[in-house]
Amino acid sequence: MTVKLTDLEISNALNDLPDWELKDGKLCRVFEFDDFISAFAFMTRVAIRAEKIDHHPEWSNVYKTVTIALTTHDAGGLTAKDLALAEAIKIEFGR
Ligand SMILES: C[C@H](O)[C@H](O)[C@H]1CNC2=NC(N)=NC(=O)C2=N1
Repeated sequence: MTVKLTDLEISNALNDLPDWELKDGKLCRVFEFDDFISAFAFMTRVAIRAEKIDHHPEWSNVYKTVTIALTTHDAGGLTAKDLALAEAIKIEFGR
């Protein structure tokens, strides 16, 4: 069972995720790419990582923009799994 992070744990985690913001209790970030194919390639890489850790993003893609919101549906809030996925996404984006 996945335990929700405390407010303190979330604010500590945000120090390591400077490009992310908390919106409606979700960890959110907008990614801009040069073109659609780069955006879609990024989504493919993130999808493979998401499957590996069995944790999946809420996301949308419009042309060369990918918008991601992370939350743990089973827990009704942020958990360590969201932080793990955010770290994996950082690696795939390059920062
Ligand atoms: C059975 C499976 O592990 C769960 O349904 C997982 C899959 N991926 C998930 N992803 C996210 N973001 N939240 C979840 O609660 C979740 N649950």
